[in-house]
Amino acid sequence: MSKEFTTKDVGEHNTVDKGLYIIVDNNVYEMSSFVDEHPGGAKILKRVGGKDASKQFWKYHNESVLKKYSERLKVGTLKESAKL
Ligand code: HEM
Repeated sequence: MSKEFTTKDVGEHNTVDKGLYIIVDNNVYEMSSFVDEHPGGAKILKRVGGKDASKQFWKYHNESVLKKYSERLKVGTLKESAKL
């Protein structure tokens, strides 16, 4: 079952130790298990921990990346009210 997060929940997960959440579009990904294997590097991912990284994501990747990694990394979606 998919969990729903507020932007506050996501913001509190901004380090690998606490869980490194990022938002891409309406979805929340937990990146801590992936930072060390990210082809774009760990540093860039750590910088966007806890934040909406949609703009950066779409600059460097396409839909196929999400298709490949969603099952492993996606932990839920943003709550409707959190998007306002
Ligand atoms: C769900 C989150 C993400 C996943 C699964 C992911 C995965 C990947 C993968 C597989 C690549 C290799 C290139 C490709 O296959 O397209 C890549 C490259 C890259 N990623 Fe990510 N990434 C994520 C988020 C991000 C974010 C948020 C940023 C920036 C803040 C970022 C920056 C980069 C950069 C700079 C590259 C290298 C592009 C290049 O060499 O041309 N990634 N990423």
